[in-house]
Amino acid sequence: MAHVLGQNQYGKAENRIVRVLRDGTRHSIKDLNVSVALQGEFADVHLTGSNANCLPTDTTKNTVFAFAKQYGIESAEAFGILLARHFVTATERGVVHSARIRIEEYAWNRIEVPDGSTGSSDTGEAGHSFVRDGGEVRTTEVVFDGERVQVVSGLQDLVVMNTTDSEFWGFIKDGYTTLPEAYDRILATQVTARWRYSYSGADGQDQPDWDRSYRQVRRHLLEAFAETYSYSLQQTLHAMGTRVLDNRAEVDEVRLELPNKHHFLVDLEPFGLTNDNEVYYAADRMYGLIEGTVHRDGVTPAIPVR
Ligand SMILES: O=c1[nH]c(=O)c2[nH]c(=O)[nH]c2[nH]1
Repeated sequence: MAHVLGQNQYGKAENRIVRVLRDGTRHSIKDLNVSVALQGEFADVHLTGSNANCLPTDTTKNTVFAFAKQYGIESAEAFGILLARHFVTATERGVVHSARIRIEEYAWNRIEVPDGSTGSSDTGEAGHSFVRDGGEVRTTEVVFDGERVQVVSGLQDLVVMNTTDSEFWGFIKDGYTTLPEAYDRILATQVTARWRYSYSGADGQDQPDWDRSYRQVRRHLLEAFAETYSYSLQQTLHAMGTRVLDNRAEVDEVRLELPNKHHFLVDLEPFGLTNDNEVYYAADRMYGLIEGTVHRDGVTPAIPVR
């Protein structure tokens, strides 16, 4: 007995796209996860091996990136409507009956800096430095060994991005090197930071104001990320650790784990479009992982490496 092909749909899922708009030194970003699903006359594709009615998922992916350049992304809704209408009305022979576009949008805020020095104005907002909304976790680890208290506090999943002021070049080249030198790239990372307090619980020693200290360390990490013109994430790591030690006397040591969240420029040339650092593919893996400790001279680093 013949079986029946029931409901079916297909398309490219989870197109991770970052669109940068550059209005002078004030940039804005849209960060989306776009999934396409088409329904239509696809019985033959499933039943006979003929792909005559198959618009490749690869094409649906290209369309998402090309449309981001051509039309911009005003809102997820408007972008979704544009794409859904396109797949149904522009695919030849009416084979696509309906298109479903799902979009998750990640919200970003501008990093606050003392004088708006990295771009825009006197508002105190950085022009090209962003911190992703919510999601970060505050951590602490306390050890008492019968004599001394040791407090290592931290944060994880603080996601930040600079849309310019980042270069990476002059690195070692060997027979396996393909990475092009970059003179203006996106720098994005998901910060895991741990910092160790000098507080030891000795008699007469006051505890630091833990909440205030946390807020201030976080602020200095963000400011250093925003204000450092970077030639590598390693250099940015050092600047972030140094900024905390320079400003927070209660902290002796900072350990940072910084995954390099790669953003690759999408090649739009096949579609007759230029990509002047506007449309990026946000890869979630693999990623470079940059880790390091910055500590005061004379103190023995004690935050465990993991
Ligand atoms: O800031 C960077 N540091 C690296 O060590 C590195 N390696 C790489 O491929 N890209 C980058 N970027």
